[in-house]
Amino acid sequence: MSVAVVGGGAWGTALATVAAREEPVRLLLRDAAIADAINRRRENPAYLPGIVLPVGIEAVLKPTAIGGAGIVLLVTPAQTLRAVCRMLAPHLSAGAALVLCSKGIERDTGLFASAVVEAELPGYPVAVLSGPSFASDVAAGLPTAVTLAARDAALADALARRLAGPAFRVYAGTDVLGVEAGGALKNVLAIAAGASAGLGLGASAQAALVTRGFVELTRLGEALGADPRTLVGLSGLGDLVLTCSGTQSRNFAYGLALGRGEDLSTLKLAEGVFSAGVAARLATERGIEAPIIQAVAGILDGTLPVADAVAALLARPLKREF
Ligand SMILES: NC(=O)C1=CN([C@@H]2O[C@H](COP(=O)(O)OP(=O)(O)OC[C@H]3O[C@@H](n4cnc5c(N)ncnc54)[C@H](O)[C@@H]3O)[C@@H](O)[C@H]2O)C=CC1
Ligand SMILES: O=C(CO)COP(=O)(O)O
Repeated sequence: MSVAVVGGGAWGTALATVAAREEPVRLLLRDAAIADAINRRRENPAYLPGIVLPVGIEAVLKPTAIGGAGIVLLVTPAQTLRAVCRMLAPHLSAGAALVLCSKGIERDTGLFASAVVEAELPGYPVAVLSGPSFASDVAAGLPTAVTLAARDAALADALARRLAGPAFRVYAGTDVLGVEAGGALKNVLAIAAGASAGLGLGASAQAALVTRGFVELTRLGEALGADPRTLVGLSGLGDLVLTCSGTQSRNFAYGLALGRGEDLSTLKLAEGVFSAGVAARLATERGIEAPIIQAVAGILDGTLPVADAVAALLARPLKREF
């Protein structure tokens, strides 16, 4: 089935690179200069400089151009997903499978991507793809494994087979919410890990923060309806480990700059910045203890100085670990 990708940033371009190995892929983006560079020079200089893209990727600027696709990957930032659905609505083929690849929670509604898309584009089969996968690694053909979940197991299997590549392993599943929760929450925790590094708190503090952060991810994920097994899988624990491991992660890099008190205005997209407040709100509404997520939200909304956040976490009463 033919594949189209919506969003010509780092991740959209990387996924198009994998999908284009089998048959040509259309990549819908907004910037004419980038489209031209992809089509003429086989490079996305803004988002994946230096990586040679396959000839099978055709960059297009008009949504009508993705009309015939049977599989459409949506790869724009989470907060833009609703507007992107509205823009695509008149152009999608009936029955096209929509694969949601962004990692975030819609701020105004507290909804994950599948709920946003199902509301805006009712009737289209939906799947989510998430897991430990830096765009530059995937585009360079380095080994990567991700999860693809759809409520319809047969659809998940078919999409996983179509989107997998020789070094891009796609595991199929049916826990849509679990995959989305892992992908969104790990970004918030990566900001905390980066801030810890930026403050120079040391490797032991970092390990403790990531581990206790994972407890929060599982508590909140389960309260939202995730299967606990999904949360210890690629899209939960796997992506948390990757994203908390260094500055190749934009969320970690954001936290690092925050901890160092550096300028944040020039940094790349860090989805955790947009998801932290709404994740904290979801935890509060469900009575879930999530002090690290709450601390990140407080730091980002300006109500909690970074140093006070660390002091508050350390001053929490001692208790049983489990
Ligand atoms: N970069 C990575 O390694 C990975 C990223 N992701 C997720 O994929 C999503 C996209 O991330 P990246 O591609 O890395 O971001 P990016 O910042 O590299 O690119 C974002 C793309 O979305 C486009 N865009 C922004 N607003 C738009 C709008 N309103 N309508 C249409 N297009 C719009 C931009 O023009 C750009 O092409 C994020 O949710 C991210 O968490 C997931 C896995 C890996
Ligand atoms: O989701 C990612 C890797 O799986 C990318 O992480 P960053 O957005 O933090 O760079």
